[in-house]
Amino acid sequence: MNLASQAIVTASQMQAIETLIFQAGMPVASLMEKVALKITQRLTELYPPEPYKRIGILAGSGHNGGDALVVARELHHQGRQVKIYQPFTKSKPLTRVHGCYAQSLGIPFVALADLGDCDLLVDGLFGFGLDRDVIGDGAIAIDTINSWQIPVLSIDLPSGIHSDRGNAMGTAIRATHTLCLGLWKRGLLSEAASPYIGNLERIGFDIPEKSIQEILGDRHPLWRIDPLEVISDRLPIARSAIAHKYDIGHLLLVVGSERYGGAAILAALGAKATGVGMLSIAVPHSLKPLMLAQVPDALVIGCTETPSGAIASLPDLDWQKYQAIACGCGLSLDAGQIVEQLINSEQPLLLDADGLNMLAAMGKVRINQQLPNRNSATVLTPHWGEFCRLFPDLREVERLAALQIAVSQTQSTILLKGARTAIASPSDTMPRSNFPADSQVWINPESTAALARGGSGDVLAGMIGGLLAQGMTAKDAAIVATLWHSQTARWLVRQRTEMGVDPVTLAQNLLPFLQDYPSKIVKT
Ligand SMILES: NC(=O)C1=CN([C@@H]2O[C@H](COP(=O)(O)OP(=O)(O)OC[C@H]3O[C@@H](n4cnc5c(N)ncnc54)[C@H](OP(=O)(O)O)[C@@H]3O)[C@@H](O)[C@H]2O)[C@@H](O)CC1
Ligand SMILES: Nc1ncnc2c1ncn2[C@@H]1O[C@H](COP(=O)(O)OP(=O)(O)O)[C@@H](O)[C@H]1O
Ligand SMILES: [K+]
Repeated sequence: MNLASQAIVTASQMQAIETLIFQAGMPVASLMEKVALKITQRLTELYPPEPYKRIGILAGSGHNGGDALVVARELHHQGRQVKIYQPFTKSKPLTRVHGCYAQSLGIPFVALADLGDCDLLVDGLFGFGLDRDVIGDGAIAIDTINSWQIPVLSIDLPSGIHSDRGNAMGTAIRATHTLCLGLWKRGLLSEAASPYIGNLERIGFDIPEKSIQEILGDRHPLWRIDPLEVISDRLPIARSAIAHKYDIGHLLLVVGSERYGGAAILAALGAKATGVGMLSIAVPHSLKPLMLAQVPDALVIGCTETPSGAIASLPDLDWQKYQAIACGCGLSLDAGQIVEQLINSEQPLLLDADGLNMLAAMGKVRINQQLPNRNSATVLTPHWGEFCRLFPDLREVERLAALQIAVSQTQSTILLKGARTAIASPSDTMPRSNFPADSQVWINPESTAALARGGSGDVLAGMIGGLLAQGMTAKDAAIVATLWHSQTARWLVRQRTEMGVDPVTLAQNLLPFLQDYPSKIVKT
């Protein structure tokens, strides 16, 4: 694993790593110079002199401001028209000397309003040193800039965003582009920060692995999923030349009701896209003709129905036939005691949607007794509302911390859906009885609000089921499916806009996306 490109850190961890680098002999000024030159280089690629001639620099009092002032100097030497606005009178020493030098070069220091005619703004007001709400001139600068239609490139973090939590501290810059420096800051990959960060990239500055390792240790809890690496390593799934359909996994979907028939179809389409060898679908009896018409390759099992058209009970099935079971999409709350029955099976089990709501109805004591005692993997795929129904006492706990606690209580892989889907799994390395509260959490860094649409989650559940049935571990199936789902959606947005990524189109494009996919990963 590449520590620098995947670890997500807090401000204090980042500071501790920097301190090691400085103690080892790297001068602070040299590091600032190196970082700022890299920012300038990337800025030049993203925003070339034509049409971005006039550039406004916002420089704060700390080293984020220092970085911005070095960028100002370099852009001045490129021949761009640079202006600097500094809202604060005091500065850290290194920031102050860069300010003096910029002044000596004749770069004008101007009032905020004078930046209004710029083609691009560089935001170096606050980085990870922000520790209190932004008020006064800082807040006025941020709100004014947000009211202009000028692209903003933020250095390290959009100023005003809390480096660890990702919330706006009073107010925050809405950046067009954020260049995160060194290691990924925790706040940047939070749901709260997503409306502020624009396109997010990391600029590495050759932090020695041993310094990262020394501070983060072996049990670092927070990681960024790398879209390119994961997809290229895991998809498409290779199959042997002499494969038999039963070698490629048999998935049982337990889905659908009269009320929510479509969810059953969407889950089936998601599962089909994984190439699973055999697909069985248990639905209420009256949905059988519909399912056969939509998914002729599936074995459709008609189940007895409740008066409202939900599955009343499952027929006697030979569970051993299935390599995985996925239950819940469109099930409705009227379904019988199916979830209890499936928990007692020995198969890898995914619960989604009403499968989760039925699990929640079992109550905390039984959930925490039964799930950890299952003989194979359990995957829960709640969005935050479902998560809170399942774990009501974690409602007030911060999202990622709550996820880790829920994983340790249930010994299940939990995929917490949202704009920044987070996946956590029981530790691979520790014996179950010794499982620590701090499981690893993996964050999907790139998605699209085009997925905020009824039915996208059903496709995802089917995909995870299909991958589980083919022998992927619960953690890998959750990570691979999440990436594949969100990257396909991002690719479709380019062709069809955010309005055009309906779940059927999404499911139908999962496989076309894999064809030559590196070129299809939408660069941010
Ligand atoms: N070390 C290095 O060489 C490297 C550093 N790097 C860069 O440095 C950045 C971190 O620098 P930093 O620690 O100086 O903090 P930064 O975010 O610039 O400034 C905060 C300053 O503002 C102040 N302040 C805080 N809150 C405030 C508020 N609400 N309203 C008003 N003022 C407030 C607070 O000072 P105070 O007023 O508390 O004395 C503090 O000094 C980092 O994000 C990255 O860009 C990287 O390039 C890697 C190499
Ligand atoms: N704003 C958003 N940005 C990115 N992804 C999103 C957003 N909103 C929802 N999603 C994704 O879309 C899917 C929605 O799933 P879910 O909430 O279960 O919907 P449904 O039950 O209607 O299918 C999840 O994969 C989720 O991560
Ligand atoms: K900034």
